[in-house]
Amino acid sequence: MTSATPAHKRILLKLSGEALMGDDAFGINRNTIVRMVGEVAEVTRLGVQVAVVIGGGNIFRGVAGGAEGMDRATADYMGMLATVMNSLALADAMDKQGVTARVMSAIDIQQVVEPYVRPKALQYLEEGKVVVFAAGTGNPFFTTDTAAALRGAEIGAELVLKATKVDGVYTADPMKDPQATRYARLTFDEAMVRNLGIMDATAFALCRDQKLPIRVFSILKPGALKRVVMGEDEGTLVYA
Ligand SMILES: Nc1ncnc2c1ncn2[C@@H]1O[C@H](COP(=O)(O)OP(=O)(O)OP(=O)(O)O)[C@@H](O)[C@H]1O
Ligand SMILES: O=c1ccn([C@@H]2O[C@H](COP(=O)(O)O)[C@@H](O)[C@H]2O)c(=O)[nH]1
Repeated sequence: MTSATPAHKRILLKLSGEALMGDDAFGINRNTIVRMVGEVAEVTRLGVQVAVVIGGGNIFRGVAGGAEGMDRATADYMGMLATVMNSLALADAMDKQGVTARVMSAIDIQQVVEPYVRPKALQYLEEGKVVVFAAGTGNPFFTTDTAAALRGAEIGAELVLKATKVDGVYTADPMKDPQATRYARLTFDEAMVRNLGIMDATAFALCRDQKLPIRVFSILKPGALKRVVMGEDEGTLVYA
């Protein structure tokens, strides 16, 4: 019997908030979160250290219709709080599946979750706990993709995994353009020059400067997360 070794020791997994809705119109679909957490649990059992950043698109986005007419910074703080809700739900679902998780928030809400303290996060990872980084970067005008790049660099992750609803980076948004084709790999500069909307330019630039590769793949595809962790060709690799 062969026992395959993961290709990565420590990863930063960016989970799409929007994907948490499943087929619902809003919020957190129970079956979906249980399934997603099952995939994360499988990877932790391989001995991979996993840190997670989750988006808030299933609840509130500062730039979405629901925020129209609002002060942008206030709306963004609401978006960050949405990611705290998702983080709590995620950690709870992990707990139910026997995975120990710790939520750390970039904004101070100590009655609810502990604050982000880098050495503490590193300690948790070494102990095999999953760390869920909540509230994005803690600053308005940013996104959780940028938070993923930032935290990924801070914790020395070998790879940022963007787990989203599409199975990679396309020449155009595949949800809008059926002619779009998927890249197997491309550089950060190519992604930025072509203005590919899969991630914001701040996240790309930070990863490029830190030489931190990103793999974009579909969280809706069963087993895809494990395949990425095992170093198999899945989704799109964006590299420096
Ligand atoms: N060039 C592209 N290639 C692939 N997807 C693209 C591209 N341009 C835009 N997209 C869109 O980007 C979306 C993913 O990015 P987005 O940040 O909006 O969502 P997310 O990260 O999955 O959600 P959330 O903000 O809730 O975490 C895809 O669902 C896809 O429709
Ligand atoms: O660093 C950050 C991260 C997020 N926000 C706000 O939260 C929402 C939800 O995050 P998504 O990345 O879109 O899922 C985002 O629209 C911002 O309003 C933020 O302000 N700063």
